[in-house]
Amino acid sequence: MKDKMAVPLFALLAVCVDVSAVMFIGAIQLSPSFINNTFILPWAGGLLRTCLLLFVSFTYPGSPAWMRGFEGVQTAVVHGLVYPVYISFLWACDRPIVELVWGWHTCQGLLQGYAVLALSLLLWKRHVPTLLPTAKKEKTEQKASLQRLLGYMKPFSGRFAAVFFFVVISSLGKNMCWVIHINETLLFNCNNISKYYCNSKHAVCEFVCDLIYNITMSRIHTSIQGLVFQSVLKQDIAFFDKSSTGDIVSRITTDTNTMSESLSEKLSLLMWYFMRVVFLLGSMVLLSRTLTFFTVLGLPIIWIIPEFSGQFYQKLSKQVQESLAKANDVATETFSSMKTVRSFANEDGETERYRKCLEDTYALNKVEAAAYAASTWTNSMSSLALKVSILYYGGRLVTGSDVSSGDLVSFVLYELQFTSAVEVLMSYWPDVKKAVGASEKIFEYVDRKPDIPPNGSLAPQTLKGHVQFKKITFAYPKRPDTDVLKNVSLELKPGQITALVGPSGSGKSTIVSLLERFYQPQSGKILLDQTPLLEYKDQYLHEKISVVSQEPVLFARSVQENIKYGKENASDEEMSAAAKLANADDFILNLPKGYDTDAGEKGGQVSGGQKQRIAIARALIQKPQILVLDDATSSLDTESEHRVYSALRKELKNCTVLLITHRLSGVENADHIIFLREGEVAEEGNHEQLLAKHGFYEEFVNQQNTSIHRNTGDVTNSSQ
Ligand SMILES: Nc1ncnc2c1ncn2[C@@H]1O[C@H](COP(=O)(O)OP(=O)(O)OP(=O)(O)O)[C@@H](O)[C@H]1O
Repeated sequence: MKDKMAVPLFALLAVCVDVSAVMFIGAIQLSPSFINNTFILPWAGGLLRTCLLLFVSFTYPGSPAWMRGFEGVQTAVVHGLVYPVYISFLWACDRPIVELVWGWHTCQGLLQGYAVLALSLLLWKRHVPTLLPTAKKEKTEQKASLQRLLGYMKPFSGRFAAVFFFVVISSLGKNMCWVIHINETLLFNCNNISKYYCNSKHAVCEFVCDLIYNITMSRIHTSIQGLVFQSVLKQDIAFFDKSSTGDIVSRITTDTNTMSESLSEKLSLLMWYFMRVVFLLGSMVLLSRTLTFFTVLGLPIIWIIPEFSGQFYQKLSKQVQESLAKANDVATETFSSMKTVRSFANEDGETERYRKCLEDTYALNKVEAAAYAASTWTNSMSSLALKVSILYYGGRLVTGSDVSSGDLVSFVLYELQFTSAVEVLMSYWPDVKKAVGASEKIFEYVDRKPDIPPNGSLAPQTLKGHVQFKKITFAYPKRPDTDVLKNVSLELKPGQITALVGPSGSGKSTIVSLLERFYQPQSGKILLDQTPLLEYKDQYLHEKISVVSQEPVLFARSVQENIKYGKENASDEEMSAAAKLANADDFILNLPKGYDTDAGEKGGQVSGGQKQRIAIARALIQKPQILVLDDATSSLDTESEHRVYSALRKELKNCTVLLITHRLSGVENADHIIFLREGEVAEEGNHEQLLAKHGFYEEFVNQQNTSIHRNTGDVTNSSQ
């Protein structure tokens, strides 16, 4: 009951306080010698009413919650200031205000004020919530993106101040030239030479201004592009599993280009036209306040349409960008797998896939074009309506002798310039919104926090390279329900070669990914020299652990640059020593330009086996403490493989070597063998111990031997 009465009691209290305040102000106004300025009392009274209502709302315990928030402040402001604003508005239009100035605190005035407040509250509650929920989140996002964009401009605030200075000077000068020209035209005294002289001075200012502006904007563009690139590189490996290359490339190139194009070209024009609008407005005010006021009143009508179309464009621009990224993705994938495409003669299939993506973009572009045409048409129609109503209203003012016919003609000429400048502003506004839309997508990457634990701080001088996996369970982020490793415990000892074998898909490479800290296990611990792997510095870890993967990727650079990748300061002697260890030196020297031969994109200009040997040399030049060879010799012939392993055995005596292979030749001589099956350690020991168990390993050895015999049999048969 008490709660039910709280709100009516609050309303009663608020009304009592308000009525007392109004009566108090009324009494002051009626005392003859007090203040006789027309505006001071209405404004002071309005502010007092606002403050009192706010005071009651925030201090009375039963006031509704909304009255203590932003909505309450708005209500108090409307309630208190509706009269002073209305009185000032009438005064600006040269309308009689005496009655209102003396009558606003009467009973009738008070009731009118409450009616306006109730009506505005009703409209606010009725319409705004339907507009807000969808728009609110987007609006805050847009605002945040805009603030971010402005943040990138901040370091160049000096340059922007210079640009602003030139814009003001040039626009002011231009406006003056134009006013002189209009007057001369009206007086039939047009002097083209003076007009040319007048304008040429400002053209210099314009040139300097555009130069500074464009140089600064391209600087900002490159820095944003660099930032996005850097942010992408910092992401976790799971991010790259999820995002396609085309999408990433598209954000770095297309999206930043769209954004900077809109910002540099269109924003600069907006600036110029905005200044023009300001100066023209000044000239119009000097001619007739009433007509200017009337013109400004009509502006929201021509503002609303571009505002809505701008929001529409922003959404559309995001969709266009996404669809372009898809098309990019198809193109990147096709070109990077050109040999596979050609060997399956699937050029037409890929073309069709690309065409479909482009068609989606085209469909969106069509909507964009239609929206653009519609908004341009509505813009010009609404500004035409404004011009016609000004002429009509101006005509009435001339009839009533409020404005002279000469002033009306000049005003109309100014107004024509003014509305066309406003029209240009409106037509470029969607482009700026488009830039904000594009920037939102860019900032999604910049803001993405990589899902990796913070970098550790350990970087000890010496590292033994003793690795322990303790009860590791792991599922890939993309397939969180499938455990790839289940309670795996294993040990890699320094100075030993540990071989990891098992059927395809049993989780061997996953163990390497965890060792490289690409992913984090869901449970269990990985220790390096008895210390959790997470405590080591990322760079240190990758210097100490070298991995040669199943499909090593070479860069489209020389063989030399590929071997020295990640250790650019290595000497040529170190490079050739690493190449000799990898049994690569001989074939490299036989290449057309030796170590300077280009390896081609993804190593496409060398054979599979050569690629693997270059990759092994690249790993060895780092002088790693832990070397992982993940099926790294699968493309080598048995002789070359044997040579590589013997060299490694001789040279890497203290190193921890993890060997993942499907070939028996590499496994037999390993110090320790771990057999992995369906994500679990099934057996471990050395070759002899495991054979004695007659288990999975023996089966693996038998399979290998059978396949060797089958192969030799095939060869013998074919030679017969
Ligand atoms: N990035 C990934 N996202 C989701 N699942 C993955 C990912 N990489 C591998 N897998 C899955 O994890 C399982 C183990 O893969 P892994 O590459 O470790 O096997 P492997 O033993 O090295 O196989 P192979 O001998 O064929 O190289 C497989 O079922 C594979 O499909």
